[in-house]
Amino acid sequence: MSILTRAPVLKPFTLALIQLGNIGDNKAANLKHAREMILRATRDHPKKPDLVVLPECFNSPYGHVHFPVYAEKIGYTPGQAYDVGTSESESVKMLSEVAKETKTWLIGGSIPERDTQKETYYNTCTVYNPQGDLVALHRKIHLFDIDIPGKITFKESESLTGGNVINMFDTEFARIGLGICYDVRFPELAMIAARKGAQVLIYPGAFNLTTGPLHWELLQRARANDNQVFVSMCSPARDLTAGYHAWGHSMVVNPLGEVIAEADENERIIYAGIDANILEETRKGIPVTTQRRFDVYPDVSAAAQ
Ligand SMILES: NC(=O)CC(=O)C(=O)O
Repeated sequence: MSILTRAPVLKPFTLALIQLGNIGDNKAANLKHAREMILRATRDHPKKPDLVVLPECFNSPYGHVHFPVYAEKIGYTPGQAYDVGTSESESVKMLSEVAKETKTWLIGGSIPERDTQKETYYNTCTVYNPQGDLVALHRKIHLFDIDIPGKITFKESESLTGGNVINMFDTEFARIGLGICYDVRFPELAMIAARKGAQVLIYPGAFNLTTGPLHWELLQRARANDNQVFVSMCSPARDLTAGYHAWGHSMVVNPLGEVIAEADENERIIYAGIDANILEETRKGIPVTTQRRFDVYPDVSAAAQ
């Protein structure tokens, strides 16, 4: 966990989710398209967004065979200055430049990352401030290994290693907790981030045509309601010619558990106004955040550093 200080007060802000389409096997084309869409997202709305989010695996096809092929060395160490200028990652360079150019906070979805020291691969999200600095990095903690006979078998652990750090970052308008896709299924992660002061939880994700209709909305509303925070997941657009068929439906849920913005399955940019009063009113009206019985059950966040 990278943050131990007092969380900033939640202020109203505008969130934009880019449900990116045309993610193919040409990485340069994927990066070019993502950049164009970020420029569009920050230009084409009456209220310029404060924070823009890309989906999981935005620079490569999604699948365990692809991760080592598309992986980039990032070499970021939390708490240490990172020089984007000398970064070996072309994705990091593009994301940093466009965050700086648009003067916007940017959650750069996720990309396959190579750790050359350990020869391991991760599914990694990087975050940039409006000056273009790389300020946070989250490695997907829970790997997507499932087997639903006749429907979908997927095994990220064939080529990836799971991260082992809970990550959040502070902006001038919120403390934001990070997860990637399958991480949303684990309530402990959301609970710990919320109890450490995160008011907004963001998960670049890519559910599919089996688990999407079952759980995509349910999980976001559950995490939002459990913790009385904003929750958002940003998906790639659905492409039935790709090897993995993403569900789409990028979404923002408020602390009452209500869906306040949702895309369909196509390439879209959706916007949501984050209303700080709703968080306060929800917690005041239904005060579960102060009614927990840690004399009966343990506080999972106490053990997390
Ligand atoms: N792609 C994922 O990591 C997770 C997913 O699709 C699911 O949980 O369902």
